[in-house]
Amino acid sequence: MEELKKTVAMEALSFVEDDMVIGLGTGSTTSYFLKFLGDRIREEELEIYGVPTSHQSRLLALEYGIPIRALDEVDAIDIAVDGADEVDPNLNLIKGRGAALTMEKIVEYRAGTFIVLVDESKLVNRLGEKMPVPVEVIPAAWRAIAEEIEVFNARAELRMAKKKDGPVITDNGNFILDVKFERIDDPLDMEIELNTIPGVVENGIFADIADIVLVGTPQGVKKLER
Ligand SMILES: O=C[C@H](O)[C@H](O)[C@H](O)COP(=O)(O)O
Repeated sequence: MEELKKTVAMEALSFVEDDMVIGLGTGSTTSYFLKFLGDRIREEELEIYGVPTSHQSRLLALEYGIPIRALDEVDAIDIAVDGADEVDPNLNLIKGRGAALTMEKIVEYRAGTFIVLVDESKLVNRLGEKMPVPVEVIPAAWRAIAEEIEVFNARAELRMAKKKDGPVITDNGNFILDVKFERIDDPLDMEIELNTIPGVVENGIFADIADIVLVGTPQGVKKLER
């Protein structure tokens, strides 16, 4: 699995050109991309800036020597590169296993080209088949939102931390509800619906945002395009 992640991460480098501003995604697959990007910037003396989507990607960019800029310091983002938890046949995504979905969506929505890196185990026929949809919520509203979400035929669970007592706290100081749907018929509609609940900051359905998905398979990298 790690080899497949490295292969797609390496393939993503072919989209990188000098003078680009690049959205830096979060997660284990993207972390390989950041390493390779740092190597390439150094070897080819490229003038590239990265816009991090999380504390994780910011720290990795510092470690790998990728110059960084905040979103409000750049005029535009040329490409963004990130992993995903699920990809459906229309290239709609679920993201947010790492709780970084809000900043990821903010940056990737604005990228000229959004490139997604996955291995083939992430491909599904219908979003929500394997993974819950993470929803970032204002802490005071978590219980009310969890109850409201049941109208969508879904169950919401507060995500608990592993190396801290109590719930996961996002980079923005919020909680995460992991929402397991019975069925998601229309990802774009559900993405919009969830965000209309007061107290919801953002949700992990990324409908109609991905431009290119690079899929790592034992036979090589497959390129899916919208
Ligand atoms: O919040 C985390 C992100 O959405 C990740 O990009 C996503 O979970 C994929 O991560 P990985 O490449 O580690 O499977």
